[in-house]
Amino acid sequence: MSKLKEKLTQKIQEFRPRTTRLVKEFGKVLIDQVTIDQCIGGARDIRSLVTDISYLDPQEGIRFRGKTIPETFEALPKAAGSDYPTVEAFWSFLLTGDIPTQAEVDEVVAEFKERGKVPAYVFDAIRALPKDSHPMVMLSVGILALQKDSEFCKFYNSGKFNKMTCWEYMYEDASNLVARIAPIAAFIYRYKYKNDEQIAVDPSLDYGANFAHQIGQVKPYDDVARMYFILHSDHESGNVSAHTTHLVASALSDAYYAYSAGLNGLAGPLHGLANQEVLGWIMEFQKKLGEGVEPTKENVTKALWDTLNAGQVVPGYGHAVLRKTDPRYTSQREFCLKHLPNDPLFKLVSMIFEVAPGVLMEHGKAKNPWPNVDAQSGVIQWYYGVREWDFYTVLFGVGRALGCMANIVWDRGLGYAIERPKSVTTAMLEKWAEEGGRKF
Ligand SMILES: CC(=O)SCCNC(=O)CCNC(=O)[C@H](O)C(C)(C)COP(=O)(O)OP(=O)(O)OC[C@H]1O[C@@H](n2cnc3c(N)ncnc32)[C@H](O)[C@@H]1OP(=O)(O)O
Ligand SMILES: O=C([O-])CC(=O)C(=O)O
Repeated sequence: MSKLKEKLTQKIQEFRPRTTRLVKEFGKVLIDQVTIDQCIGGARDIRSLVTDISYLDPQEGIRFRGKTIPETFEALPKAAGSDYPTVEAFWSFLLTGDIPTQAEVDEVVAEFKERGKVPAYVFDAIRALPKDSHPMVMLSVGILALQKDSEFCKFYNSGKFNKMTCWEYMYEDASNLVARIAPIAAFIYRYKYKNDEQIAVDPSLDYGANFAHQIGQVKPYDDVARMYFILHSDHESGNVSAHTTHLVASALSDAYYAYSAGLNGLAGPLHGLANQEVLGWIMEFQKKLGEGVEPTKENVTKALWDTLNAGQVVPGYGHAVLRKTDPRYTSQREFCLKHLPNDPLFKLVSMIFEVAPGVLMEHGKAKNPWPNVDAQSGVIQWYYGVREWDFYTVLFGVGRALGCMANIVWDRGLGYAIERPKSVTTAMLEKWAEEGGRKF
């Protein structure tokens, strides 16, 4: 057994009594109430999910295993010659909550090289799709195709299924999925945009560097990949992609079924696809502005109002939980200030950052007028030559796999139940509204 799995076994065993005690001794303690607008309005803010992988504070933003983004980057062992940690170090951290030693990281790096070998049938399945399919369709199909080799599914069908040990098989699938999703994404990139000229894995490289290599990028894109995958990994478990993955896995569907479904949610324009939408919005804006006309605060403001007046959302702004600028936006902005301060697209995105919050506040609808992660991520990709912006959500999907997979390993480890909230009818809501609330 690998050291990581050994450690995880110990962590899960130690953790279980906490969950058991909460349910047995404190199961009926009230922690929230549900109002009619929450019921109709997307269950916003209802505290009804549990995860210890990350927590999102509305003001402060995300903490991974208790650490802010800067603290996470600071604490983890870095890739050789890099300012950023390896994805493998981060995976170990997300799973266990412990900062791994360099030796522990090296073991995961070596393990991922084995796990990361993608079976040919995955590529066949992707190639069978029309080439103009969205790359998120390709990614979702590629992940789903892996299902036939699911260890968890085999264990379920073995007749020896056991709720206490099934997490171990989920862990195998989750690790394989994480190791394989980046090479699958790289394959899609080369297949769709680079004439299907594939680049073989370089066994000397870590996860992020190998992804950079396989899509045909050179340094410092290895750091871009590491940073990007880590930043996009997890955002507690109520967001659409994480929640979908958790929900599907709660039916004891394996990691491949669950994450393929999660990716389909990530592909929505109000969620992960917003980073593609941001680039699309900017390109449309520049086209309308015309050749040689400089973006100014005035013409950016006008374009934002045009979008709002047309009944559309400003992509990359607003959030269901956050009420301040997303620290993932800030982290990427800091990267841009260091590596591409004079890039015209970065300057334009910065100008949008200056005016959009004011416009959204004046518009008066969005509860959060500040930028989210998606407002900034495309600029970096564009700068390094990854200009096919319909691919950006695939990059998000590779990163999000880390959080979603860590979550479902723990879901099974702690024996979480099949998810099944209760529905009510509109007539019931009307009755309870008149009565001043549901009588218990
Ligand atoms: C990785 C991520 O998923 S981050 C989010 C990525 N998505 C985007 O950037 C898309 C643009 N943003 C949005 O659509 C929203 O802010 C969401 C989906 C992120 C959050 O949705 P909600 O929690 O419902 O936001 P909120 O409570 O502020 O919505 C209230 C109203 O403001 C509107 N609003 C919210 N954000 C925006 C925005 N960026 N532009 C215009 N209107 C907005 C909503 O559409 C809603 O309008 P309605 O009452 O007519 O339906
Ligand atoms: O938290 C959310 O609802 C959306 C988001 O930013 C993410 O999933 O990364």
